[in-house]
Amino acid sequence: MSTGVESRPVRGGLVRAVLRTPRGAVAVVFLAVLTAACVCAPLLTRFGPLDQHIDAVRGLPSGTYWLGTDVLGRDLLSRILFGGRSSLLGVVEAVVAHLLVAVPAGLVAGYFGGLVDRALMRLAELLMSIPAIMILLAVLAIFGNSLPVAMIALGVLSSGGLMRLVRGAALVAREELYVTAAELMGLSRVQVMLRHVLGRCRGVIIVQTSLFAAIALGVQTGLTFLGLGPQPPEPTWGGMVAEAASVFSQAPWMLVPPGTVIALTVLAFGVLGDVVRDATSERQSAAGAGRATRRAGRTGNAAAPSDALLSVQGLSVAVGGDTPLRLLDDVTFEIAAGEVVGLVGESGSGKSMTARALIGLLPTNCLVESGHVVFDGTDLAELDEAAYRAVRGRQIAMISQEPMGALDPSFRIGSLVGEVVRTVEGRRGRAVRDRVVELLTMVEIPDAADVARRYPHQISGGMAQRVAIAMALAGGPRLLIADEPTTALDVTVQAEILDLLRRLQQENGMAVLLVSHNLGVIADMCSKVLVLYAGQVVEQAAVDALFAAPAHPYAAALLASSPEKAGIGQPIRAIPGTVPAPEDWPTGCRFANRCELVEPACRAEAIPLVDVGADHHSRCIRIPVLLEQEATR
Ligand SMILES: Nc1ncnc2c1ncn2[C@@H]1O[C@H](COP(=O)(O)OP(=O)(O)OP(=O)(O)O)[C@@H](O)[C@H]1O
Repeated sequence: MSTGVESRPVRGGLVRAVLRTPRGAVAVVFLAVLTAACVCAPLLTRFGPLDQHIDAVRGLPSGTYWLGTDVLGRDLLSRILFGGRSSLLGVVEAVVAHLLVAVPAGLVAGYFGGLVDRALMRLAELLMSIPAIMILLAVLAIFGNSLPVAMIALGVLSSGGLMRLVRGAALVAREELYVTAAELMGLSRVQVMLRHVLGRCRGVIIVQTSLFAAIALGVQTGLTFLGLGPQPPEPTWGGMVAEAASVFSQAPWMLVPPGTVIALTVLAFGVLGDVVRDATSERQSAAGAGRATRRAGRTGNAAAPSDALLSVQGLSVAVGGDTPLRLLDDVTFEIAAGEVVGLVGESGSGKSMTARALIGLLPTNCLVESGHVVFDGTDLAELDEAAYRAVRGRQIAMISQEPMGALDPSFRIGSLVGEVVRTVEGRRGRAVRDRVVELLTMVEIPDAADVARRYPHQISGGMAQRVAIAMALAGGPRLLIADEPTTALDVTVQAEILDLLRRLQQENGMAVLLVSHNLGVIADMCSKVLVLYAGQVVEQAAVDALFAAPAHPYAAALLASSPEKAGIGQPIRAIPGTVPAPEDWPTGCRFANRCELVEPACRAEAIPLVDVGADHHSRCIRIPVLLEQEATR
């Protein structure tokens, strides 16, 4: 029994969508019948394309000559079908050359970015600025009127436009969560590019290829019309139009069959392109150049040795540019083997940025300014991309808040999990299928073999998160980063996923960094908690200690605003104001504008993180007042 683990993208979907529209169906059928008729021309025609019938010159359509004859009595149907062979072959040659140049170049430029992108885009601009027809005439002169060479040259010279479009689609695709997810599962960048990014560019490639085929046919016909390429009496569509044009006044019908076939073929390619464009919804947007894991000139001393599994020391992340803007500021914490640590804070406090910095997958425009991320004694910041990949998925895995977004919709669940199994465990064939079912069963998916055959859109959000967890656990990671794993799920499913995570954590003894804006979730799962505010750790403590006596007004406000604190029928308390944007961070305490206990000294200078005892740290100078206030509540 197949588990559907085979790599089988949803190609049928697009084909079906095109064939469902009358225009698309007519265009596809016309092109298919025409191609088949040209290929089978010797079987379909009663006369050869060069056979002359002196008794039937310039004949109109008849039972013998279905489309009539030309000035030498040659059968027009036969000449169209035999001539179509070179015309369609020329289109194929041009299209293949076009795709071979444009698609790899566009993919590489969009996905890798940086210098490669800039160089390839200059090449695209150069190609677009060259007058193709002049070059084609020169090519024909140099290569002895060889139409194949001319068509290949046309394909290459016209590739600039498609190159730019594919790059645009790849730029969008590389920001997709499932591309990031595939990267952090440890897939090589070439694998990710070919499997996940290329799939997203498919629509734009098919549309442009159809439109280019129409152009190539037009150019090919034009060249043969001018007498270039195959010479008479060889039949070509352009040559037939030229012959008909020279005797138009005596035999106007001669122009109709070749003219109609050319017009209909060009139209069919154009319509096909339009229908595919309607059927695919390619999102186009520009994004910055350069790929994640970029690092600025580092500051700070070498990482201090530590017994922790993960030790983050003085980590600062900034948005790149002439004057970098800090998003994370001097974040320091440790996670011991098997420990579950919570990272909590409101939206915009820097939780996701911290999580992404740990696995070296920052957004393209951000970079690590300073600090160290030491995992099991290795400073990850010192690793190159290949070495980092060996850590991602195998040592450190991540699940995100949008499980659906992390699953490429083009592949079956079995194929997606199988891809990770092949990459991180090196299994092949039947062993992959068995392991996929084992992993899906491990995350409590009933009838795992059946689910493996489904596409992501055919499963629920909760099940998608289970699949994402299965993929994350495939490599047996020692640290799992769970970035708000239940935020997008409804309440009952949230509890199930948390139970599952707790069970898997205990069974596998792995460490977990649980990112959440919900202190209830943190209290339920974690032994230690870090409170992040405006890019800084403002409090760090054992969960029990923080819940019993928060030592920072922000943590106290977060606790007070949790839904459980509100009585029945009472509104939930909200913290007034919002987290300041990085460009508005004040010199002193960043929470000052929202704090009930603020005094002038809070705003005067940066507040250090101080030890308030029993490994409890707080970035506040009003701790005694806060503790007194909390005690009287
Ligand atoms: N690609 C980016 N470019 C510039 N600024 C960014 C980028 N991504 C995030 N930021 C900024 O960095 C800060 C921290 O964002 P981050 O996404 O880490 O917050 P968060 O605590 O995870 O929020 P949420 O709970 O909404 O995910 C925010 O001010 C945010 O606007």
